Amino acid sequence: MELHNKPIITIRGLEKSFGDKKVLKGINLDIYSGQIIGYIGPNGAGKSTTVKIMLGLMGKYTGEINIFGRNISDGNAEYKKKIGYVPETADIYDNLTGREYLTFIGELYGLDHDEADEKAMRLMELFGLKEVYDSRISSYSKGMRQKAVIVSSLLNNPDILFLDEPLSGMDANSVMVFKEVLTELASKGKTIFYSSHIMEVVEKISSRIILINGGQIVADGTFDELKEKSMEGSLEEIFNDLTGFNEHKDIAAQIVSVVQGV
Ligand SMILES: Nc1ncnc2c1ncn2[C@@H]1O[C@H](COP(=O)(O)OP(=O)(O)OP(=O)(O)O)[C@@H](O)[C@H]1O
Repeated sequence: MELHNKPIITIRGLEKSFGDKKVLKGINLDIYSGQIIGYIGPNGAGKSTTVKIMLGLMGKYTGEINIFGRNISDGNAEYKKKIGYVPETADIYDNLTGREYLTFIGELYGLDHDEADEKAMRLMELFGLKEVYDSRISSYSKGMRQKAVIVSSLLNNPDILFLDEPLSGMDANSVMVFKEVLTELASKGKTIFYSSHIMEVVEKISSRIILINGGQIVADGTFDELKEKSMEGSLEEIFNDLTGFNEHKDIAAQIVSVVQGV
């Protein structure tokens, strides 16, 4: 759903190299408010690199990126106040309690302490973590940590949310809640940039799916449009088809044979 005519993110001719290796080979994208973008691709395709560049975490690229109508390389980091980020593996401050960590992040975003504390506490409670709000993060399970990171990314009521494999370790009930949260946020005009390898979830929640392979966009459309293009039924099959992969049985057989030493 496009709530505004002007894109909230535009990417033009984005290229990025590490040494001699070109990992992004000309990405062009217009992303609109209210879209849930499923950004998918094989390992090493360039997904995290794209996201890190948009977040201003990685420089030395060519091309142009505008977020909220401003070129992100203009030296003004104001746009970061209106974005949230859930990284694939978050270093979260183990020795802090949930309350300390989340109020700290809230304050970094410009909330005052009590406002951050109140919001964090309510969100933690809704994610089932009220009891551990004052416990050290080092005692949290993997899924509990992930939920705390998700809470931290939502404290500033972001207009754009970048999520890199956000569901890791989360149980089925929590996943159901979070998927619903994303759909609700998108319906309120928030933009979600969702990168994951869990095809069932991407298929279900994305209003637009972008498949990147070898640093280039090889498909961009709704799930139904991609289905039509590749003549396959599930997103997993479309993914295999559009990335030219049909050897899973053969590779699996070879792995088993190596394991068995035959
Ligand atoms: N800091 C770096 N230095 C050198 N090469 C890098 C660096 N970061 C990424 N790369 C390379 O860039 C390519 C794209 O990596 P990227 O992390 O963007 O892939 P990805 O699509 O997110 O993969 P995955 O699904 O495994 O997370 C890979 O070949 C990777 O080795």
